[in-house]
Amino acid sequence: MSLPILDLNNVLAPALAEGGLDPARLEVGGDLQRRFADAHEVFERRRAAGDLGFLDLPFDRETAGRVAEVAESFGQWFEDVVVLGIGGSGLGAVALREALLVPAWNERSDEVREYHPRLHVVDNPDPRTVHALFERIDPRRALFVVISKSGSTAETMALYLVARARVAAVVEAEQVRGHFLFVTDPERGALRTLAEAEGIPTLPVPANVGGRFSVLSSVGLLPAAVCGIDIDELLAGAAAMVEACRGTDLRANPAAALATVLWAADTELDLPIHVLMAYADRLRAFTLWFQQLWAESLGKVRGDGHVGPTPLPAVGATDQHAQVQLFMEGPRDKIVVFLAVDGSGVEVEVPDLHPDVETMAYLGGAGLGTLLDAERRATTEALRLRSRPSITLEVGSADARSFGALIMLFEIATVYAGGLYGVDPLDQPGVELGKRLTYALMGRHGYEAPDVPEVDERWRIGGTSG
Ligand SMILES: O=P(O)(O)OC[C@H]1O[C@H](O)[C@H](O)[C@@H](O)[C@@H]1O
Repeated sequence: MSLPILDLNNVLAPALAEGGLDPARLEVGGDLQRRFADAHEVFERRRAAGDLGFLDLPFDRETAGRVAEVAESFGQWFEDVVVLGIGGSGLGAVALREALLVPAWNERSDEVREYHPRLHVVDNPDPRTVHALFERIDPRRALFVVISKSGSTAETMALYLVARARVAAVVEAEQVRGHFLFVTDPERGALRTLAEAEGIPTLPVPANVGGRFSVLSSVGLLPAAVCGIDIDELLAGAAAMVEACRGTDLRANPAAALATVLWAADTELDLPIHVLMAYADRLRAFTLWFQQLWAESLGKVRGDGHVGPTPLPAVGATDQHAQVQLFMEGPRDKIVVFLAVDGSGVEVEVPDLHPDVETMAYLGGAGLGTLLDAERRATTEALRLRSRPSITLEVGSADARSFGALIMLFEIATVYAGGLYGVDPLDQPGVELGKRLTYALMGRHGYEAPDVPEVDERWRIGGTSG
């Protein structure tokens, strides 16, 4: 099978006239290769300690089989499947649905096929969204898949309680549990306890797989399989990428090359903003999945300092008319990773209706896909001409297999990057304080209300009119 190709030319000298990395540094014996070897050692140590459970997921046939069974039987009894989960427990399902099922993100992406149930993913406890969802679906014909590794996340617990009451209001008491499936830690957490007490079916998130690395566990596989995505293909692509990312030779290990170049871009070239720009609407949600992965894994305290790149999602050609001006002429603090997709499976020809109108004639007879790809190449070249570096990841057709490979590439690169930055890419201590303060504001037992400074009304500006 063909795996994504990582093209580094536009971050290296001489393609980049100014500020490019010397390619010799990436070769065997080069300093970046040696630097990566240390990160690789950390990675291997953690793998041996059993911390990197996500690497085993593509080979876990038992879980894939169980997921397929649940999706094909139980899952198909319903008209609507509603995933309730946030962060790593929601972003992956959306990325899979958008990439592999729905051609355009801004279509009504919850209306998919005739046979499979519609898949909705609700992450935010926004009352408008939740209200609108329950206006559209019939809880008697809906399955709620509650996904939470910890089994305690406030947003997800609140959404579960709402869904539970909505179901209980319209079905017999003994049928309520048949409308729920929990995806959670195999041993711990409130959802696990509840499932055991009430006989609610569950699927596990392995204990050594953290939320943002869990898309290839039941967390992403179940929603994907329910709506007809080929999870075997997805896992086969991911497995091939695990095999491809071994060893310390940057030219033979794409995740290593990606992580090392992005780390060097940040720490040496002063390019701390890492733009992921997908030239396909259907990869927009993937860029948001990447954003969580990169931000939560690498934005950390190290010693007495703070490190971490800022991931910035973008979509071409849309963002050529929004963000590219900034990328071209704004501060030199960005490196762009382009996702190039081979759209050959689907092409729409532009008809030659006005051969005399100069602004339209050249488009006649071309394909929209050809135009989109020309725009990507032109943007890459425009950046290069201004000595603004970029990387291109050619992801092929972005079918289930290559998408699985892409997911695994970024997951492995993230752990490598953790080693390069000298931080633990698997934790997220910085989100805890906000959670505790939310509990306090919501009156959770044992949490004290925060001591908020008095508000000075003079600095609350605006708000009245006339
Ligand atoms: O799966 P859960 O335990 O509900 O966690 C959901 C999310 O919330 C946390 O705040 C973490 O920052 C995320 O990494 C995680 O994915």
